[in-house]
Amino acid sequence: MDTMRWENGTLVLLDQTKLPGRVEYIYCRDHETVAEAIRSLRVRGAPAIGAAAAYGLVLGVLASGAKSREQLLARAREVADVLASTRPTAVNLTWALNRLLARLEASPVADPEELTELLINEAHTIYREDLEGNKRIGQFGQELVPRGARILTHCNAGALATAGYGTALGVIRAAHEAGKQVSVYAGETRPLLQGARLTTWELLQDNIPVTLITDNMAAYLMARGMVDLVVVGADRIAANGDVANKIGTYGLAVLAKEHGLPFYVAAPLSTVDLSLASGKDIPIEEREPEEVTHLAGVPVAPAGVKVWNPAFDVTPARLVTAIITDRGVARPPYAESLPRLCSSVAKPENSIYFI
Ligand SMILES: CSC[C@@H](O)[C@@H](O)C(=O)COP(=O)(O)O
Repeated sequence: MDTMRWENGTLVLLDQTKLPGRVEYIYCRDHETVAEAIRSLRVRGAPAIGAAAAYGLVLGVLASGAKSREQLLARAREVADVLASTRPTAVNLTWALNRLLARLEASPVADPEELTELLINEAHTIYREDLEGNKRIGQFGQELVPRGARILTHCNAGALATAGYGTALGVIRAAHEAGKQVSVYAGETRPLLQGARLTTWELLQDNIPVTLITDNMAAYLMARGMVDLVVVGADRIAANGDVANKIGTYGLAVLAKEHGLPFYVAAPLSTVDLSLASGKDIPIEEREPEEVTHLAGVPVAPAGVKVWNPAFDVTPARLVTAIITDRGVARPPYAESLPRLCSSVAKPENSIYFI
């Protein structure tokens, strides 16, 4: 099942807000529809947001009918601003948009049609590289997974959150494919239940044993000795290894430390933001109160109650055992290992990376 596909000038997105009940697609023919889909989490997960935004930029440029290189560049920057404003935490969003803009700016081509073609190819490359990178994350990560491991994960860092295969779920998939007989506990992930709705759905399709728990069961699960390791994804990783991920991740990392369990983060290098020294500089999205006061549209709290709804938290690097990337496994001290991995990224002739 594809999270997204490009079909003759249309971005087709699997609407994740409808899962697991219904498999529905939305057909995006302009960048505003893509922006709405990102804002409302129809497409979500850091790498998937990045790839969708890249295609959104293409759609915005296609619709503009730009007659010159200058017009096209101006339009691309305008559309990139709209898309970049949709969600603040996942750095893959601006990473992908900047990569497309830089590709345009670096090209000597004057013809708008050729430039648009170049953008489409770059968006395809981002998509393809993410898929390939996740397979590598899976291979690197599965080596850290003991046979028969019982693995706790949070939110959804699976195929749905990426171009395919997944990051944290990529590690689990690769361990499963290696015949390691792993099993998974999926935290439901309040308030929007990405764990309950999406992670269990994905794993059941692959016949990977999964047990759903509510978020407040994780401590007791660990205290009972029912978990061997934790693996989660990331939305942004600062230069010192601090990790922003779905709200609740920090709590799991503290619990893992208390119970002597490894706490792994799996993410491509496009999620690493070396421009930020530490996690305190990562912008944390705060979302609408209704996500907390309502469950599937049904009120579960008194009308008008004050709500705080941060969508992410920051796990300090000292609680992270290792960061499994598409270029290898980073170990502490991350301030040394992460820049080393980032600078090892190959720079193919027709691709610009800025990490
Ligand atoms: C490979 S996805 C990594 C993260 O983006 C994921 O763990 C997460 O926190 C997603 O949050 P979401 O708000 O559903 O976009």
